[in-house]
Amino acid sequence: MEIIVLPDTDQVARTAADIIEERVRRGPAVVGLATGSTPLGTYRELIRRHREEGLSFTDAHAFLLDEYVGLPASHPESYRSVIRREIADHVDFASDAVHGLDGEAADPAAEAARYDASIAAAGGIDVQILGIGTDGHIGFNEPMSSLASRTRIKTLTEQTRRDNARFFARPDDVPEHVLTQGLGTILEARHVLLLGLGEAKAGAVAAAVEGPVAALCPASALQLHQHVTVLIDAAAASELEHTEYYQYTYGKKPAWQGFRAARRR
Ligand SMILES: N[C@@H]1[C@@H](O)[C@H](O)[C@@H](COP(=O)(O)O)O[C@@H]1O
Repeated sequence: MEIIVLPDTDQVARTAADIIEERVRRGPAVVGLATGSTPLGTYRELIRRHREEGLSFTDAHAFLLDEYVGLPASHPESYRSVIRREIADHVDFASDAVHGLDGEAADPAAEAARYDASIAAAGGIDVQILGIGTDGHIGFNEPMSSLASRTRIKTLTEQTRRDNARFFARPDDVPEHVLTQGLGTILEARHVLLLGLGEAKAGAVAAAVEGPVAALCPASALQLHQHVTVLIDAAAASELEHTEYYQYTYGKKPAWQGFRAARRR
């Protein structure tokens, strides 16, 4: 794992965009897109580069990571709508090149199998963007998800439903079930970019990076992957202990290290 600590959210967004841009410019690319607030800066930066610097997605395909069960694609909070709104509508993907899961499929298991097959048919994912949940989930693989899981239906924990309630009119409107790429599916991407922003993610980032590989922290499965880049801001890095192994892109002794030492006393 390559762990890069950047001073702020803008630098995380720019560095993630650099990695995606490099792959997209190299030739037909398959990009894995995540929802949530964390990748929004990256998407804004990619849109800017598309408009101002000629970055084109015409030869690229995109696959979404997950979807709520029961929401039609047209619902503003379906992940297909979110991805259209936050990136796809603002760049030049071909009309059939952005793939998502159908949360209304009558047979969710068949839909999940279809999705895994369509990722494979596209040649697999070249660069997968991931955020991380406060409980260490990636995609919607909640704690205790099989580290070998494939795309499938899952039940959300109350914690995740609370975390995501801000996107819905009422907390009870957050669907209880989701379809998500499995941990095994995610591990097949050739390059995984895990993004973490803010202090609320510091515990999950530390467990994912420094904890044991355990279903209790699904993101820890990434330790088994051969090409993971973790891009985090200083706040999300604040609970990491083994700072000698990480790359800091700013000052010698960031302020939060003092904070961490003070808290230990
Ligand atoms: N399914 C998504 C995840 O893909 C995302 O990583 C997580 C964190 O979201 P945020 O980036 O808003 O903190 O939220 C949801 O649960």
